[in-house]
Amino acid sequence: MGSSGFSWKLKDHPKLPKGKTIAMVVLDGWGEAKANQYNCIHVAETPTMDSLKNGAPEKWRLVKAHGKAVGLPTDDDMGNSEVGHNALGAGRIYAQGAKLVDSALETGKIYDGEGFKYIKESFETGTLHLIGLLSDGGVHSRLDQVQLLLKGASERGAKRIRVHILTDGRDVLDGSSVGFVETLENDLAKLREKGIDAQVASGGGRMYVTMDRYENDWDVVKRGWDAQVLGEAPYKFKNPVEAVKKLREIPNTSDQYLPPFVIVDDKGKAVGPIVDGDAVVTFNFRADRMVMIAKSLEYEDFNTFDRVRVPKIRYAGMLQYDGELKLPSHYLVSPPEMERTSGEYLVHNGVRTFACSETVKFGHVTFFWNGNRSGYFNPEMEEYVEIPSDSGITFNVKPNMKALEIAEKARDAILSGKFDQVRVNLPNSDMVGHTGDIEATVVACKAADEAVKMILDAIEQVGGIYVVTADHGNAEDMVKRDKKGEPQLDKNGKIQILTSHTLEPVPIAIGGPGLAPGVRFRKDVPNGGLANVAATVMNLHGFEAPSDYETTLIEVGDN
Ligand SMILES: O=C(O)[C@H](O)COP(=O)(O)O
Ligand SMILES: [Mn+2]
Ligand SMILES: [Mn+2]
Repeated sequence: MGSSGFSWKLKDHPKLPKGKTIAMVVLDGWGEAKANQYNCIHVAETPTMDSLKNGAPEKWRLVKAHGKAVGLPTDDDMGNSEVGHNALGAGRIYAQGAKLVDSALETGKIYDGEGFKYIKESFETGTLHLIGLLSDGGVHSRLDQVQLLLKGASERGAKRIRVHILTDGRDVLDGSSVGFVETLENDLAKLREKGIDAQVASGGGRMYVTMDRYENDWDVVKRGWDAQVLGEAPYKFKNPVEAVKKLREIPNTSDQYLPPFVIVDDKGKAVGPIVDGDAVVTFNFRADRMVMIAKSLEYEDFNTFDRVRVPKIRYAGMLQYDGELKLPSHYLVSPPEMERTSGEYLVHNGVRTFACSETVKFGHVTFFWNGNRSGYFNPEMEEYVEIPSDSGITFNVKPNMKALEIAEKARDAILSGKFDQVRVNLPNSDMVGHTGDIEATVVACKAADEAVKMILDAIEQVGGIYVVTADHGNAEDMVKRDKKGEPQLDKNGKIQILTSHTLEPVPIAIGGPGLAPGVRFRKDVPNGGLANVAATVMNLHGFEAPSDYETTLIEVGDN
C-alpha cells in the first residue's frame, strides 16, 4: 500500500476460486428485440446464442447498453462501441464526450479553456476550419453542438469560417444528409448576414472520406486531406446542398460513401483550403475515427501518405482523442478521466490477458476497454492480437468478416494455458448491420454465432468460464419504427432501413465447466447495465471488485 493508502491489490472473493480461464466475448451490435423479419439475429441460425438463452434467468439476462446507463446525455441516446466498451472495461459510468461537450457549451466554459484560447489566436488574420461528422446521431458528434460552436466562435472574433462536412447515414438514416446540410447552410447564411465570411468548403461520406479508424485504410484520410487542406477533389460544386443531392444520384452510393467534393467560387477556385496561420477544429467528440486525421494534422514526422503541403496551423480537437499519445495536444473539452479500469487492476493482480479482434474493432477491446488508453499496462502479462480487416469494401460483401480467424486465435490462446482472460470482439452483426443489407446481416449473425461456439468449445476443454455479452444493439432491428413500434414508411410507402444502433438492451450469459456451483445472476439488480459487467468478471477471476465499481451481477447461491 502506498503512502496515499491506495493499493492495486484486490481482495480475494470469499467464495469464488482463482485460476479459471475466462473467455470474455463481446458481440458488437447484438441486441435483444422482438422476433420479426427485421430482426436479423432472430432470422439467422444462431444455435449457440439461442442455447445460452435457455439459461435464463440464472445464467442469461439482459443489461442496459444505451443512454444514461453508459454515460450518455439522455435515454434517447442509442448505445455505441466507445461508451459500451468503456463501461464494460471501466466498471463505472462516466459522463461521456457527448455530455461533457454539452455542458461545456451550456456553461460557456469551452470558451475559457486552453484549447479555444489557442485557436482564437488565429481569428484575427486566419480562417477557422471546422471538420467533422454532420448529423444528430450523437455517436461521434452532434449538429446542435456544431451550431453552438459556430455561434460562439463568431461572437468571439472568428471572421472567416470554413466547414468541412462528413455526411453520415450510418448513425442516422441514409438520405438525411441533405437536411443536415440545409440546416448548416441556413446557419452559415445568418452568419454571412452579420458580415462573417462563413461557408462550407468541402465534404464527403464519412466511410470514404476522413473517418477511418485503427489505421485500416489511410486512403480514406488522404481523400479528406486532399479536399480539406489542398482544396482538391474529383467533384466541384458551388453549393453544398446541391453537392450532396447530386452525388447521392451516383448509382450505389449513399451518405456514408459519398465521394469527396470541394466548394468552388465563380472562378472555379476552392473556397477553403487550409493554409498557414489558420485554426482547425475537429468537432467530433468520439475518439476512434478522429485519431488518424489528428495525426495527419498534428504530426511533423508523418509518412503514411504524401501530405504535399503541410500548413502551419493551430489545431484543436473537440476532445483529446488519445490520452496516452496526448493527441491532439490542444483540445476544447477535457475527455472523461477513466482511471483504474478493470484491465489495469487485473493485470496488477496477476491475471494474464489476451485480447483480439480484427482491425475495425481492435481498438474496441483494447483502447476503449482500457479507458481510451493505447498500449499495454504490462507487456509481460498481456498480448493483444489484431487480425487485419479487409479494406476498401463494404462488409455486406464479406459478412463473415474475420470471425473465424478471431475465434481460432481465441481458441488457441485459451488452449495454450498462457492466459487467464481471453477477450474478443466479434464485429459482424454491427459492421454488416451498418450497411443496411438485411440478407448479409443475417449471414453475419450466423458467422458470429459460429465463432462463439468455437470459443465456448475451447472453454469446455480447459474447464473454464465464459461471459458472452454485447456492447449495444444493431442487427436485432433493421427498420425505422414509428412511436407504436411499427415499421415507418417513407413518402413512397417504402420501409426505411435502419443502419444505426438501437436503444435495445443486450444479453449477457455466463457458464462453462469452471463456473462454481451456485453462481447465478442476482435478482436485485434489475436495472443492471454494461458497467456492472466489470465487477462480475473480477468476481469470476476470484476477486472482489473495488468498492466504487458498479455492483456485480452475480451471487453464489447454496445450490
Ligand atoms: O463508427 C461507427 O462505425 C458507427 O458510428 C458506430 O459504430 P460503433 O459504435 O459500433 O463503432
Ligand atoms: Mn459496437
Ligand atoms: Mn456500430
